[in-house]
Amino acid sequence: MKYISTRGAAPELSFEQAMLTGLARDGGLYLPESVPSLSHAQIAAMAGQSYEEIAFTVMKPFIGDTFTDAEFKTLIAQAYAGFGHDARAPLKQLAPNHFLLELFHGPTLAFKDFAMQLIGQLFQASLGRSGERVTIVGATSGDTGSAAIEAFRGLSNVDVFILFPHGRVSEVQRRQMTTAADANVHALAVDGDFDTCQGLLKDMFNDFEFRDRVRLAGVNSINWARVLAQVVYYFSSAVSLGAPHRKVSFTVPTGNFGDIFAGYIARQMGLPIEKLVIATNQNDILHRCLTTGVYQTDKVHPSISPSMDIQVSSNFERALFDAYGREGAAVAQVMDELKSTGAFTVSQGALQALREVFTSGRVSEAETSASIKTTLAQSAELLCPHSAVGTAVAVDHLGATPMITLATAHPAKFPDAVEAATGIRPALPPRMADLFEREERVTRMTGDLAALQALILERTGA
Ligand SMILES: N[C@@H](CCOP(=O)(O)O)C(=O)O
Repeated sequence: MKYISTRGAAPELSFEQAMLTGLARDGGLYLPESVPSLSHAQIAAMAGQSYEEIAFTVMKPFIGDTFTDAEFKTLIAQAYAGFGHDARAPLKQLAPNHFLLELFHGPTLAFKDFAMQLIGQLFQASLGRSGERVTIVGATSGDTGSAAIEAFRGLSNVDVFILFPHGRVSEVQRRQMTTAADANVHALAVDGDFDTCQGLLKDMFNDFEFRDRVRLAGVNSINWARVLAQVVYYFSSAVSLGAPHRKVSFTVPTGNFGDIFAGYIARQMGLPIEKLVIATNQNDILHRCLTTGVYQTDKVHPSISPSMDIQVSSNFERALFDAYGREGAAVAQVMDELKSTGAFTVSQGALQALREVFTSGRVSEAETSASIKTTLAQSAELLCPHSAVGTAVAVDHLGATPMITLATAHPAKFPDAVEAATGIRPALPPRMADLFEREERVTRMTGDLAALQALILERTGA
């Protein structure tokens, strides 16, 4: 299995190389050259299987000979052993034909753990045999950073630098990132928003001298392995509702488009997904684009669902690549236009292709709070604000096909928003009960690229 760039001008890589690389050298994102499909019988056989068994079947065709079957099974088992729920991703019913996929039972209480815990294992296995050392830099609006720190803390061949927007993540999210005592963890609070952090990260990848010197690796969803690991829970949940004999739809609270793009891959692999519904908060670039055909960046508006406070939605580029008939040059052209003007218009053909799979909705701050309150009253489920955005949008798209809304984080990560909506302050699980007593360690940075690179060079000794 070879991996190709969405911009068509970077070397083809193996799975292992793509995983350790992150962003392609032409600025694009890696994707498999073709998506393998699973047969009806293979999907049907998943009924009743463990999450780990399904994970092996779904991911194996993508990893080639990077790991033997036995190694890969062991790595999967180790990745999910620390989850707080035996089902890993349990499905709850909210209402007739509406289900909630709880993705917050991992160590940092967000869906990011599903991929990050696995790629932590894959990186260790790969670097262990090559003896190489890498510098991971990640940009986060709150959840990716803590999940990455948890997955890579304490490893001797990895340094982890996490850039988060100063003052724009919840206090729990911040403390999850700043209280890791391990010497290889560096939490950096950047003046700006998530797009500032993600822009700095991409600039570092595009500075080849720096990139090669520190052996830069990315664990944001620009990394294909992140997306791949998230494909699994689309299968596990759909199968438990009767797939492949029955269609399902998904609603996904979306910021960087990685999670919903994983659903798109599941659909390409043969999972009978009718619609993928993009749910956005007031940072609604994806909803505006699907509705009008214009992808137009705007200022990031801070919200009570901060993990989705994103305007430049990286993985949308992967969907565009397919929508433009896998023409890397066409994608490169619209991405150049985005960089120079802050906007581009999706061609009619590409827009039609996107609309065949995706639909969308946008939720205001007041509607998000109302959704937390109503879901608690009607279904006894306490949602985080991101999951509440998903649920509110899903309600407008319910029909004959069962709808699964992804619950992306635990409500205790956003206690202020949840308490304001319901009067209930959700408690952290006992293993995190001392989070507010732990000492914080953080470096404040401006959005200056040179200063950031100098800090990384100094701390890694590269
Ligand atoms: N919502 C994310 C933003 C980064 O997204 P990623 O999926 O590309 O890592 C966060 O919480 O950090």
